[in-house]
Amino acid sequence: MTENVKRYFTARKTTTPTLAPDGRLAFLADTTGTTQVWTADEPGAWPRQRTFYDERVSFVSWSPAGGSVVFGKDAGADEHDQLFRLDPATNAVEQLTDDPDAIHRWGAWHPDGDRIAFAANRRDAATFDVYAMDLDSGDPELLSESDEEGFLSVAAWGPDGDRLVVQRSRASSDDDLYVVDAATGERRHVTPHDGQVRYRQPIFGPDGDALYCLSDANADAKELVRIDLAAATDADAVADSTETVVSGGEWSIDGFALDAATGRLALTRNVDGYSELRVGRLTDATEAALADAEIPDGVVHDLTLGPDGERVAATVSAPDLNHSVFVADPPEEVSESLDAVPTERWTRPSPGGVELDAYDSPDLVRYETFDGREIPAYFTLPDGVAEGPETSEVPVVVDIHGGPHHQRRPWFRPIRQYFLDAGYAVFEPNVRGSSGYGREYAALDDVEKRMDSVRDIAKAVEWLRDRPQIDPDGVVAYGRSYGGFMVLAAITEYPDLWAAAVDFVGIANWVTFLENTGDWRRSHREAEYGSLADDREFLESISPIHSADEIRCPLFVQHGANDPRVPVGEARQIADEVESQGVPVETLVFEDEGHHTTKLDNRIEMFERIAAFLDEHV
Ligand SMILES: CSCC[C@H](NC=O)C(=O)N[C@@H](C)C(=O)O
Repeated sequence: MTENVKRYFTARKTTTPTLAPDGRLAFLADTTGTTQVWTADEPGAWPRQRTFYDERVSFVSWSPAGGSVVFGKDAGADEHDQLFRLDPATNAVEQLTDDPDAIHRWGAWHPDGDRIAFAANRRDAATFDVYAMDLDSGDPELLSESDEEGFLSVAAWGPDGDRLVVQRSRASSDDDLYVVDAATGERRHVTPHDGQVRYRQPIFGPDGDALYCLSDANADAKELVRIDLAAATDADAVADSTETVVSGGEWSIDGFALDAATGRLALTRNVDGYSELRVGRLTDATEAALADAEIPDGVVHDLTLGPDGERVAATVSAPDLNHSVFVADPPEEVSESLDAVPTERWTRPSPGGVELDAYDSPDLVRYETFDGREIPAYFTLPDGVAEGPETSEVPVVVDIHGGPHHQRRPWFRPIRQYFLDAGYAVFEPNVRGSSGYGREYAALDDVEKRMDSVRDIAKAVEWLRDRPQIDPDGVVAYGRSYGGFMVLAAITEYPDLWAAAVDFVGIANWVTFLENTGDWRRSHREAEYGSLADDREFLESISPIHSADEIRCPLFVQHGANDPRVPVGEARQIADEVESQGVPVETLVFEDEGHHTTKLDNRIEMFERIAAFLDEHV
């Protein structure tokens, strides 16, 4: 089956839409093997390639004035993005930052479209400061120096151009917002709060006296809320002045776009992984009139508004739809009575060597785990393997997502179809700790509860083995990043369950991982996993490296030498240890990749090697 891998991985994707004032669209497409900037003048028009690098471009944003497009690019997938400016009229590119030891995190455009703001750890690797840059001068200006290490990003520039709002993320479920004076850099803490609260994607409201953002301040799931800036003076005042504008009930509002000038509003609700897209307008400070937009049953990402404050663009994907850009041009007035807001598909990326109608959609199932909870999961059987007592037994790939604050959703995944067509069932659990199911569920794996999520995986295998279609001796553990840790933990804690295991950029040793991960991310990750100072003994007790002698199944380990999150040493130590135990190990390290495998040739080689590994051992 390895000869088929290329047919699946040549399916292209288009993401990260950004609209120009004249109606044109820029987006990222991986048509050439890495994501580059492309533009399209109208829906379905043949797009034009705008950047031509061997390295991936990570984001793109069109100036609200139209004359510039800014994009980010790293080297060797090391995530140390530099910023660049493209002139869409001449295709000339100017490098705006050139400090390869620093990460430049994209932020926002000044409403006049001639200045940008971003966060960067140029001064100190562990600390992100706020910078502003006049595109004509080309020199970054240190606007606000942080007094705290960790993740910081510029979220938006105020409509009056004299303020910025920045987001500090201290943990997966804990953020803070600050308003920064664009002239003096003076910073005001807007969201003092007790405990952990999420405040995401802040933007100034129509009259500048409030911030709108996604938050779980008032509920277990994220909502669209409004924070009155005048009232938000202390923790109690913030709690009192944070009002819910749109609630998703038990499901999170997980994306929104709001134009301060027009009140145009678009938002997405994450319903058991599937996206609802609703479009309308704020009718007053905390009310909105919205209607459903017509989109395929799948997942919406990258929601954005055009500079006209009316048109909505987003990436949509589904099990049988590769990532495509859709645009809605809503009617002036939208109300609940409106049947639906029409959308138009702007990009039609090639599906590669497999027709989209040959892609199977997963079933959403729930299985009971050790404490009686119901764990959601997507389960797909290969064609021809019907539900029912009498059927063939097939092997199954238990595909564990990373994060852990992440969620597997019904988006387009060629590897799933590859496994299905190779005769494997595919099982994709969202075990405790996953996002998308509220704050309480996301916290169920924090620190000392870490191994409860691994027990969820063991119970998943028990559920699978009870199904007549599944070969109990053909269960594969498969996961990347944090999911790679889950694979290594599962095959050390429950060694008899597995026929083989595939670990992509996984954590093998919590102490060396936290010691060697990027300085800017250590405190954030310690909030999730435990700290080196206080929890070292616990961290060692749950590190798979120290139980590697329990591993019985063949192991495939993949990593990227430039990984700034999970250092490549994690892969090397587990591979060496397992090999020393006489267990078959295959290792694949790409010298020109990092936490993600960004180059198509590398991806094809990786999956051809994994296909051959599984053909041999399962
Ligand atoms: C702060 S983003 C964490 C999500 C990311 N995704 C993959 O699992 C990640 O890097 N996770 C691990 C490795 C980590 O916690 O650093």
